[in-house]
Amino acid sequence: MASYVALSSPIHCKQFEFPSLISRKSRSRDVCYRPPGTQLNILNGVSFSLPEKSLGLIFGQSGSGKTTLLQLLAGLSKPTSGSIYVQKYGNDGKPNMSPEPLPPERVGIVFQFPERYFVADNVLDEVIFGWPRQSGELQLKEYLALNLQRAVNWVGLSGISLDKDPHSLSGGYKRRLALAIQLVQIPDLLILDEPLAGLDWKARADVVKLLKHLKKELTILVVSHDLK
Ligand SMILES: Nc1ncnc2c1ncn2[C@@H]1O[C@H](COP(=O)(O)OP(=O)(O)OP(=O)(O)O)[C@@H](O)[C@H]1O
Repeated sequence: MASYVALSSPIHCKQFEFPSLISRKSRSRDVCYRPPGTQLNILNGVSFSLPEKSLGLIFGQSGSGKTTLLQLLAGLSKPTSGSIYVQKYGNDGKPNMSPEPLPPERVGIVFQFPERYFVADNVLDEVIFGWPRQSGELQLKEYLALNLQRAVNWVGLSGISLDKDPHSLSGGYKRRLALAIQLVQIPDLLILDEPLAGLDWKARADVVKLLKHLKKELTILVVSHDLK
């Protein structure tokens, strides 16, 4: 089984803990990216695969192209060449259908310092801000109640009042909230850009513990400039 590969690029891709039976894999194959109007590739032949319900880590020095890769995975820009796709596997471990593109709407992304982008004055509004409206108010309310509760429980925010001002939360809780916002719709792939940046040691330990817990349920890719 391929574990990780990084080709012709200063970016390193690493996976932790493989499930014994893989049903889906997110893959990037020979991805190259050259910004429009420029001569040089930022990414050259980056390939890796990430099994469902696992945590992968992409690390590289500043300027190595991590943010560029993250934007490609989130569908915010398109590879110049290569592909990003999901491969499904049967119980026998063999691919059971053709690879499918990774739909951008199924990718959740938490950017660096997400708390800087909080817009609401209470936790509830922050979580539901920007949700796609469904037909019928009742449907929307049911959807909200169910998914919101699950997301809040997942990240350990259930003890926090939904009326609380997000800006008044501690650093670690602000990161939990940023995660809850993405988890409401259960993304196929959750990407976290430098999730520990700017946190004190205690908040870092909390977020690491939370990610260990979440990877049992979700496919997570962490992008970082170091491994500490
Ligand atoms: N649109 C663009 N046009 C030209 N060069 C670009 C463009 N976008 C990014 N770059 C360059 O590509 C390189 C990789 O950028 P990127 O932001 O992906 O790196 P990074 O690894 O995320 O860096 P950091 O850790 O500092 O955020 C940098 O040298 C950057 O200046």
